[in-house]
Amino acid sequence: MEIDGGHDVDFARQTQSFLEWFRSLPGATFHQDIQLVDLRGNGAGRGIIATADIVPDTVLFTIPRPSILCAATSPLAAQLPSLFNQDEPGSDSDDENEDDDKSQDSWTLLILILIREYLDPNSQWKPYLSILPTTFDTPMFWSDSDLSQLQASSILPKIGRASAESMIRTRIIPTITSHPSAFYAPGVAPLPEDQLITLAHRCGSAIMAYAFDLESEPEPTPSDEEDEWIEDREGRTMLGMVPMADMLNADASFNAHINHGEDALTATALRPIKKGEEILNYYGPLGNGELLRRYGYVTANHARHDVVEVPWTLVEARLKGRFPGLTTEQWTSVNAYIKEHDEEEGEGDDSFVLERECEDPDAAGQLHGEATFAGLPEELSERVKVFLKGVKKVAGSEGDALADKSLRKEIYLDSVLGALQDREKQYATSLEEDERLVKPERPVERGEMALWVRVGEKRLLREAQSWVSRELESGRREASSKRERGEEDAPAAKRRRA
Ligand SMILES: C[S@@+](CC[C@H](N)C(=O)[O-])C[C@H]1O[C@@H](n2cnc3c(N)ncnc32)[C@H](O)[C@@H]1O
Repeated sequence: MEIDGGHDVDFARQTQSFLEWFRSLPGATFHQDIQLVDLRGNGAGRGIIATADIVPDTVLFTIPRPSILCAATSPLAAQLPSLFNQDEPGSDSDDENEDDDKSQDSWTLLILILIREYLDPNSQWKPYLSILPTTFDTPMFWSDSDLSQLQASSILPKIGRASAESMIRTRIIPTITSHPSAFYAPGVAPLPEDQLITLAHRCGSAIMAYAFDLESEPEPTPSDEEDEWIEDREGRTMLGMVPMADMLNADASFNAHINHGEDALTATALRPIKKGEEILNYYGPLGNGELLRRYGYVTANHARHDVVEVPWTLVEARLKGRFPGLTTEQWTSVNAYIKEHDEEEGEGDDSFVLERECEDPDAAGQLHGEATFAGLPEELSERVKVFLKGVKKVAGSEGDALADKSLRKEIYLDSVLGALQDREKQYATSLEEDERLVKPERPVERGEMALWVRVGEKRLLREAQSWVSRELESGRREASSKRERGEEDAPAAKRRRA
């Protein structure tokens, strides 16, 4: 992330003018024992620290709702009302929905709102806009060589550079060019398209890393005379840029919280905060991959929430290897059986997410206990069940053995174990090679952040493999002691008697 005002003097001046602007907002407060500081030395931009010990429940700052940049406060709402009175795309449409103005969601709307303010030399949010970053460290802006450091990471397919570009070209640029007077003040020359696209990308990334979900104002209740309730919009959320709340950095262990009040948002201390400590918010239980994708950084505390995806095709290939005698026609029938089941049940995941079990942070924002891998996703075992049912149906005598429950479990676990090993091999380097490169300090360089993400995924894959191996081993022991005792699973025993 790069913030305008690279020189210390400019940086400090911009911080100061933002702070003065914020304090001048009617209803805003900023506690005397906190300070907005330069944390670029730690690769963390600006942040807020305590300048004296702070007791729990202290209100750190108050943000009056009119200062939040969102659909409720943007001048665009009055200029382009059609843009703001619409359903989310995909909801029931009326006949006007074909219009460009009718295809915005809260995300694209906030991009337009932000662009409008950036283009307005007299924007009332100017001191705030000038401290928002101009460039980002999110993988969306990485070169191919930076991205290659992520190797086979699950976040690669989610970066979405192409879809962002397409959204900007189809939904942002046409709206601006067809309503120039709403976006450009009199006398301001329209931006060339390439600059507008760059600005839209910048606004999109700022929203991703800075915007908050706000509870939108309830719609007025229809009066008694009105006999039709138009739409219940109560409880819908609206995205907004919240000055000062978004100056808080964040971690999986945190000490502050933003409360959404009717007239204002307040940041409060969740526990005692020592003088010099950074005040931290919480972005949620995100793994480092997702944290990097959305916010452009990684932390040691977020590693407990790491996830890794395993494509179904890897599990399927291993499962198929267990039935070498099946013909191509039989596999076609198995696939048709699975497809039919997926259509009936509305299922059919392409990949399965592995994650650890861990406690939520407590009410004071503190973490407790270890995060441990405690089991495979339920959907994966369900899908393997369907697969084996399909095999049993078409495989004739080769499928008979599948009546044995412990054999089915063994096939399931053994195939998943193989798939996890295959998934690990998709990365260009081994976990052992990577472990030698990892430094304990939080990385700020792209290559090192990518290293943390791929190491996190590989560690999780290893933990999952250990778990599956243990399950497999105990299943095998159980089956063999059953055999020794002359016991077998009920369906197999029945068949033998027959
Ligand atoms: C809502 S902003 C917080 C304010 C930001 N530091 C600034 O200077 O504008 C979120 C961005 O701050 C940075 N950030 C937040 N928490 C961080 C942390 N714990 N360590 C490093 N950077 C962090 C990331 O660049 C993230 O995209």
